[in-house]
Amino acid sequence: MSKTASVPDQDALKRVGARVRQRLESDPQAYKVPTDAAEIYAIGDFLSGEECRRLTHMIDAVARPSELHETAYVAKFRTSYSGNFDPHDPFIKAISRRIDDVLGLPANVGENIQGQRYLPGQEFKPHNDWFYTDQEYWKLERKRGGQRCWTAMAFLNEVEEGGHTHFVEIGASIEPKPGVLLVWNNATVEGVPNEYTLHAGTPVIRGQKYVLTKWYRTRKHS
Ligand SMILES: O=C(O)CCC(=O)C(=O)O
Ligand SMILES: [Fe+2]
Repeated sequence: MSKTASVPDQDALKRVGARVRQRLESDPQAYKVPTDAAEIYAIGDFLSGEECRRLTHMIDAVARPSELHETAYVAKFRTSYSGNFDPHDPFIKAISRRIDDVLGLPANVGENIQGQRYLPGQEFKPHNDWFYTDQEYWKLERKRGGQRCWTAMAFLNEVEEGGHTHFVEIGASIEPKPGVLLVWNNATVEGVPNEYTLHAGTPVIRGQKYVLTKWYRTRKHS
């Protein structure tokens, strides 16, 4: 992208990036994945075993084929079962606030937490979490919070084989470990959507994989 082209929400992406970076850099629990291409951090023991189990049961209760309640755009990449948790559930609210707190972001820029369950053979093909601002859907997303800045994702169970989170451009493959929260900045330090954040949920080979995801916007999300 040329320097003169206007990047929607660039200033906000830059500002939020700096704010969260500062927060994570002073968090002794946050381990930075060693790469210069993107800001990716893992936080171990973010959720207890009991919390993970409770969340997997909740996902079982709400999971449906992803395409039933997602845009065709996302459904093309994801074969797992997904479900929105009840955002008013006190347990979900508490988890959600704890994620906000790790990043140091206000609750009103966060999307609702989503749960995901992958059975053997299911995957999330390589994709970026940030929005392509030349696509039709951007007209709506621009008005309801704008570009996505950070992603938070928690692994909820042990997967027998497969189901890694693979940053394909960077060559970092993160093995699912229950209770670990993975967070990354979808933009560069300059506030431009970062192509190197391309990532996949690789196919589960044996067992099942449960995760939760929370995406953050640059502006108040509605
Ligand atoms: O399941 C994974 O490892 C990746 C999930 C993901 O990329 C997402 O929910 O945006
Ligand atoms: Fe993703």
